[in-house]
Amino acid sequence: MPKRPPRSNECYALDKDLSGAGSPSDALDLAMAKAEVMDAPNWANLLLAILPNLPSHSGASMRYALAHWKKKGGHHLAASLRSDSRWSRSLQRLQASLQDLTARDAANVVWSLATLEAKQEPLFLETADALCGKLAVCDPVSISKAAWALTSIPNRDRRLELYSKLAVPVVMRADSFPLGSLTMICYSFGKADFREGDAYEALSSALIGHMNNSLRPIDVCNVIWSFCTVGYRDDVLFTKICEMYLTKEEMVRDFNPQDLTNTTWGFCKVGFCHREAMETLAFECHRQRDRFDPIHFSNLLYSFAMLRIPGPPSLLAEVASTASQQVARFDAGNLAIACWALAALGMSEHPFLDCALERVIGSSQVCSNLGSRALSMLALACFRTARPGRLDQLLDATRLCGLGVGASGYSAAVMAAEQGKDQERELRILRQMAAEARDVRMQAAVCNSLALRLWKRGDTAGAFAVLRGLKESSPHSWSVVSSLLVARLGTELGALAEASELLGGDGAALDAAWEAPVLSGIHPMAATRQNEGAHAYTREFMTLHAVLCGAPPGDPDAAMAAIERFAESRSLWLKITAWEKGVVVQEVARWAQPRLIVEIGAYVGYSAMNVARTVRSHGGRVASLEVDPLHVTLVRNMLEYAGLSDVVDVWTGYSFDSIPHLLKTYGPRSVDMVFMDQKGTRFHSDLALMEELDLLSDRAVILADNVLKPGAPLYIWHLAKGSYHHCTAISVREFLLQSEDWMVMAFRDASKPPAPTPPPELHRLAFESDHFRKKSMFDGVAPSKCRGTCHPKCLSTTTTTTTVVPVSSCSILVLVLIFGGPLTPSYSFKHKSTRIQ
Ligand SMILES: C[S@@+](CC[C@H](N)C(=O)[O-])C[C@H]1O[C@@H](n2cnc3c(N)ncnc32)[C@H](O)[C@@H]1O
Repeated sequence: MPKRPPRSNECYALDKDLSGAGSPSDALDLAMAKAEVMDAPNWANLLLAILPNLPSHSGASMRYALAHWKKKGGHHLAASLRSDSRWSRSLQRLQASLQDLTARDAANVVWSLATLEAKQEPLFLETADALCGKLAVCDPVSISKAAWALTSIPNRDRRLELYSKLAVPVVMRADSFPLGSLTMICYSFGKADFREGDAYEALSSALIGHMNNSLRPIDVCNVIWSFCTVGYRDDVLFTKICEMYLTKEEMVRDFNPQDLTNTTWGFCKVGFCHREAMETLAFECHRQRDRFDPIHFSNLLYSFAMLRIPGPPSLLAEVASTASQQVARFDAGNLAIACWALAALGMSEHPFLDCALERVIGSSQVCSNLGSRALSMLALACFRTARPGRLDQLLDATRLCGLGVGASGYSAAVMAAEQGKDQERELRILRQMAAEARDVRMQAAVCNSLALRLWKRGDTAGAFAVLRGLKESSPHSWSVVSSLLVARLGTELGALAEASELLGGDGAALDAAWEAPVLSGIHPMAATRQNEGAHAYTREFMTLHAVLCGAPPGDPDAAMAAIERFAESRSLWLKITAWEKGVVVQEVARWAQPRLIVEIGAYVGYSAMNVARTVRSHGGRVASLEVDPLHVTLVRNMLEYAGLSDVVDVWTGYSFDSIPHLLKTYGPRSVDMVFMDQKGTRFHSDLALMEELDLLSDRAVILADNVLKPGAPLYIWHLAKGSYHHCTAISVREFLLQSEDWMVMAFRDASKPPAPTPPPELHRLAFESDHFRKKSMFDGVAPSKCRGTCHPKCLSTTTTTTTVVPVSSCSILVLVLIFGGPLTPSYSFKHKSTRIQ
C-alpha cells in the first residue's frame, strides 16, 4: 500500500483553519486562497468543514443528525454547491490526490459527499474504491461511516460488491468495534439490502457482547430492523434484546411510534414471536396511538396478523378504531395492509374495514394508486371477511380507474367465487377475465375453463351455452379443447345435433394460427418471473399450444411427453417435475394408492396429469391448488385435453385460503397424499395447517420438491422431528439441468408429538436458502449454482443412512433416510434397491 507523503506543519495548521471557518463559504474561500499548499487530507477535511455542524453522528442517530443538518439549511447548501465553481475545483483537486488519502480520510470523504447529497459525483465511487483497498487498516468508526455513506448507491451490483469488501473487516474484527459503529453498520447493511450471513453472524456476536451497555431505543430498533429486513432471524440475539429491553415497560416507553412499529414489523418479517415482548410493545403502541401515522397503524396490525397472535384483549381493536378516525390520511397501500391484517386477525366486523373499503372504492384518486399487491390484499380481505359485494365493487372501481385487475387481483376474486355457492358470480368474473385477455388463445382457454367450472357445478347446459356464446361472438377464440368440450358436453346433454352444428360438421374450423406448430422464438420478456408484463404467460401458453399440436387428445402420457419435448427442443426450462422427479411423483402415487392427492402448485399441469393418470385406475382423485388464475386456466385446459378433467379438481387461490376449503369439500382425514411444489418457504406452514384442520389420513404420505436447492430446512425439521416417520430425501436431477436436487418424502404418524422449536442454527440455514431463492429470482442465478450447504448441516442434527435405487437405465436415485432405521419395507421403486451404506 503506498505511503502518504509526510505532511508539513503548514498543512496541519490549514486543517485547523478549515475546521474553524465560520461558514461553508469561508471554508471554500480559504481553500481557494491556499490551493497551492493544500495536501490531500486538507481537501478531504474541507468537505467536513463545509458540513453545517452535525450533532453526534455515531451509530444509529444518523437519521437524527441528518434531520438536524437539513434543518440547519444543509439542503440548500447542497443545491447551491452544485453551481459553485469553488466546489467543483475542490473536488477535482481531491480526485487528483486520492491515493494520498488514509482510510480514515477516504471514509470522511464518502461520508461527507453522501451527506452533501453529492453521491452522483464520480469522486464518490472512486473514493469508495480507494477506501476498499485500505480496509485492513481502517478503524471501526470510519468503516461505519463508509457503510452508511454507501447505502443508497442505486446500482445494486456495484453496491453489493462494495459491501462485500466492507464486510471483510466486520467479519474479522467486529468483536472489537464500539457499539455505535456496530449499530450504524447494522443499519447500513439492512438499508443496502446486503445479505451475507457471515457478516450478520459477526455483528450478532459482537452485539451480544455489548448487551450490558445500554442500547438506546433507536439502536434496538435499528438492529432488529436491519437483521429482519434482510431476513436474518437470530433467535439468540433477539431473545436477549427482548429479555433486556422489550419486555420492560420503562425501556419501551422511550420508543417513538416508528421505533415501536419497525420493531414489531421486523419480528413478523422473520416469524420471530416473543409473546411477552410483543405484548409490551402492543401496550406502548396503544398508549401512543394518537401520535401514529398511517404506516404505523398498518405495520402494527400487519405484524400481529403475520405472527398469528391476537395481542392483549381488545388492544389492537382500539388501535384500529383510532385508525378509523384517520382513514382519510391513509394511502392505498396502507389501507390495503391494514384491511388485510384485520381480516387475518379475525376482526371481520371492525368498522375500519368498511371505512377503508369505502375510501378506496369511493375515491378514484386512492383507487388509481392501488398497485397489484395492494389490490390483491384488499381482495383477500374482502374474501376473508365475507364481503363479496365489496369485492365486486372494488374490481369495478379498479376498472373504472383504467387499471387492469391483473392476475393477483383476479386470484382472490376467482377464489371467492369458486368457493362460494353463487355460480352467477363465478360466471361474471371469469367472463370479465376472458374479456380482458389480450390474446385469443388466452381468451379461449379462460372460456373453456369457465365451461369446465360450470360443468363441475353440475350445470352442463350452462357450460354448453358458454361455448356456444364463444363461438358466436369470437370464432377465432376457439381451441381444440373447446371442440372437445362441445363434443363431450353435447353427448352428455343429448344435444348431438347442436354440438355438431357448432363443430361445423367435421370438427371445429380452427383458426390457422392454432394449428400451426410453435415455431417462433420465445419472447425475452416471457423468461422473467413477473406475470404482469406485456408478454406475461407466453411461455406457459406456448406449452399448452405445444400439447394441443403435439399430442393426441385423451392421452396423458403423450401430453406430458409433448411438454418435455417442447422444453427440451428449445432448452427452455420449465418449473415442472419432469424426468427423474416425475418418476418419483408417479412411483409414490402408485405405491400409496391414495383416495385423494392434494397437490400445491399446479403451474401448467404436468404433475397433475402425472398423478391423475396414476390414481384414476383405482378411483383416486386429485385436488390441485394454484394461486395464479391464468395457470389454473391453463391446467384445466390441459387436463380436459388429456381426458383427466373428471379426476382432478383445480382450485384457485393461495394454499393458505384453499386448504380450509378442502376440508369443506372432501372432509376430515380425506387426504392420503400431499405433493408440495409451491414456494419452499411455505411447505411447513401449509403442512401444519393441514394437520391443524385434521385433513391428513393416518396413512398419508407427504412428498415435497426442491428441498435441497434452494432448500427448506425448517420443513425437514418439521418432518424429521415431528409427527412423521421415515423421512426420506431422494436425490434427483432437475428437469433440463444436470444439477442435483432433493425431493423429500415422509409418512404421517399422528401418534407422535409435533416437532419441538427448531434450533437457532436452522434459521440461519433458512436465511441462506431464502437468500439463494432471491438470487435465482432476481439475478437469474441457476438453481445448480446453489451451494446446497443447508442440508448436510441440517441433517447432522439427525441420523442418516443412504440407499441407491436404480430406477431406469439412465438414472439413479439416492435415498437418504433422515431418521435412523430401515427404509419402510413396503416402499419400493420399480427396481430393487441396493444398500450402499
Ligand atoms: C414449481 S410450479 C409447480 C409445478 C407443477 N407441480 C409441475 O410439476 O408441473 C409452482 C406453482 O405454484 C404456484 N404457487 C406458489 N405458491 C403457491 C401457494 N402458496 N398456493 C398455491 N399455489 C402456489 C405458482 O403460481 C406456480 O404455478
